[in-house]
Amino acid sequence: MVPVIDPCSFSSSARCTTKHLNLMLHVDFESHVIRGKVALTVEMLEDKCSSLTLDTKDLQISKVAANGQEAKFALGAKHSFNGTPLEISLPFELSRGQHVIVEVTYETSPRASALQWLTPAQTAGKKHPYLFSQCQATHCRSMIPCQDTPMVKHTYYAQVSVPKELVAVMGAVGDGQEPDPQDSSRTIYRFRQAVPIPSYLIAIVVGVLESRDIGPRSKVWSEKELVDQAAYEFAETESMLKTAEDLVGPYVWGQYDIVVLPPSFPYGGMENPCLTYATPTLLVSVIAHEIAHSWTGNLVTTKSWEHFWLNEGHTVYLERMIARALESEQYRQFKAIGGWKELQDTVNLFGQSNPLTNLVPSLKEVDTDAAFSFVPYEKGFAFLYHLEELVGGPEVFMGFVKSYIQLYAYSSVSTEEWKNYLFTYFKDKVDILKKVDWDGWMNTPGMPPVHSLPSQAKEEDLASFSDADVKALSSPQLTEFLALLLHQNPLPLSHVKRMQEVYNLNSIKNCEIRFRVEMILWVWLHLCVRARWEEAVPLAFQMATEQGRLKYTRPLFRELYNFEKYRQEAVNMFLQHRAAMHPVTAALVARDLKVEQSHK
Ligand SMILES: CC/C=C\C/C=C\C[C@@H](O)/C=C/C=C/C=C\[C@@H](O)CCCC(=O)O
Ligand SMILES: [Zn+2]
Repeated sequence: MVPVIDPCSFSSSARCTTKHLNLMLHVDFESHVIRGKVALTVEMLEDKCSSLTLDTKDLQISKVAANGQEAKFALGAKHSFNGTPLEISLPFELSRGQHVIVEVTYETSPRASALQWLTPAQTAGKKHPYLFSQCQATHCRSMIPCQDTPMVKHTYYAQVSVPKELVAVMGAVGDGQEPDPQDSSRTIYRFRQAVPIPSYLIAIVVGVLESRDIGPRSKVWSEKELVDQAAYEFAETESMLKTAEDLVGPYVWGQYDIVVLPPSFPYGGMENPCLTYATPTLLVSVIAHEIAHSWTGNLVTTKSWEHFWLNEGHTVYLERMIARALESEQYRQFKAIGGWKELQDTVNLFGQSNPLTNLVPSLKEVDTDAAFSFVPYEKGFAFLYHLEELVGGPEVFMGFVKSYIQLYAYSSVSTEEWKNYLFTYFKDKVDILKKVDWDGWMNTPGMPPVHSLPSQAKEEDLASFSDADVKALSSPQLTEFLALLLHQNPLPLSHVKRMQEVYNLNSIKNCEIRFRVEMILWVWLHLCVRARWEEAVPLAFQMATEQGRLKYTRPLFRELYNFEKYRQEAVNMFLQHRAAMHPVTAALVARDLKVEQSHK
């Protein structure tokens, strides 16, 4: 077995491994910093250990102690995007198997890439500030000094002090709250994560949050202005959880809550354990993806970001098996067609010879945010679907998936380990598996070597939709229909004008039920700007700046930038809104628009 080295982390994960974090965090909304003290319980993996290295990013370290004794420390060279190694010299020598408690006192930077601080004006309630973290993939190090690599898994206990008018939630099970003994204007919230997790799944949200029960083990959290609509939107959560348990075994995390974040959250969802993040533009079908991560990704975790497809490919496969159970096999096929087209678009955007379109790319000196795409999701799914067809169908392959989860639960895994178990599990099908084009699937850029998904919805099939057909579509179906149109060649201007006449899609902006329809508007405006329909440009600018989901914000800004007549306006609009954007969104859109990164 080739040992996996994580090129995105400086931490000494071969020499030692973190088993537990004890976090004491003081959230300061005046200065936009978190003052923290973290006690890492670290197990030595080698003899004669007297030092260890943690990941940090833009942290101010004021003190380090080891088992209560002061320890010398030094920050190494700052990397352009992977942060700064924290080298700690222990005041004693340890042997393999021994534990040490390393305590680090520190403060985050106001520009911490894991954190977005929102002003009251950026919230729904407009009265209080808001904070949320997003650690995946390598941003936890800007919030906590730690071994910021998915090959290290640890439990944690946290005490978080926040202003008493605000509520704190974390990706963990709540353990009560009490007034802060050091400041009566603040409350301390306590959390326990008893299941070992990688650092990228540490999550915190602080705001004027309310919750509603949506099931025996689930609440939905958001600002009060959204919470009842959110409770309605996610009422199917328990049935999805039960369906997933029927497929792959018990849900081990206890609580499954959802928190609906403000529109600036850069992703559709994030699978933080016990607390899935959801963007307000989220369709309930995406929750199936985040629920599936409770097994594939959170319980069985990729050893490094180069094997990210193990998280996302299996999760998309499981998400679509949930859809198959709750809807139909035809629906699973429909989603698979959309996924293949999403993959095609990604390969076209990155370039078919771009090594980042490998299923297992090298990420040495590569920024994970810049490398992120649908390739691990949809090339990963297509590969697993191909294997499903070879070994005898969905029920047969799900037997492997369930067994793989049971074998590697609570640990981190590499592609090599996954492949070895695949051959072990299907020991009577080794001849079939040996015929797979492994190098073509794993280590070759571009589209997969085999297209084993059902026949594509042909272009003429899409154009054959009548007005009545489209009007009969539900909002998720209409979104999928418009998204399929996005994968086709640009629509002629006459077509989008006709569609506006018939469906009046621009009016969605004022629609009350913003959860589902906003995605339709995103996709619709992208179609219009790509058709170079000038009347749609003002609304496109409005949507591109009011929301922050990268899946829509980046393509919309790119399309406006490519619309020559509006290129400068696109740049000006971005510069005007950059300070209020999520740091990751701002950095990626700046690259797209060829604008200098900000160093605020
Ligand atoms: C090959 C790339 C390797 C690692 C990249 C991993 C993470 C990159 C970082 O940018 C974080 C991504 C977070 C994604 C969160 C949720 C997604 O499942 C959904 C994204 C698309 C959407 O908005 O629906
Ligand atoms: Zn995912």
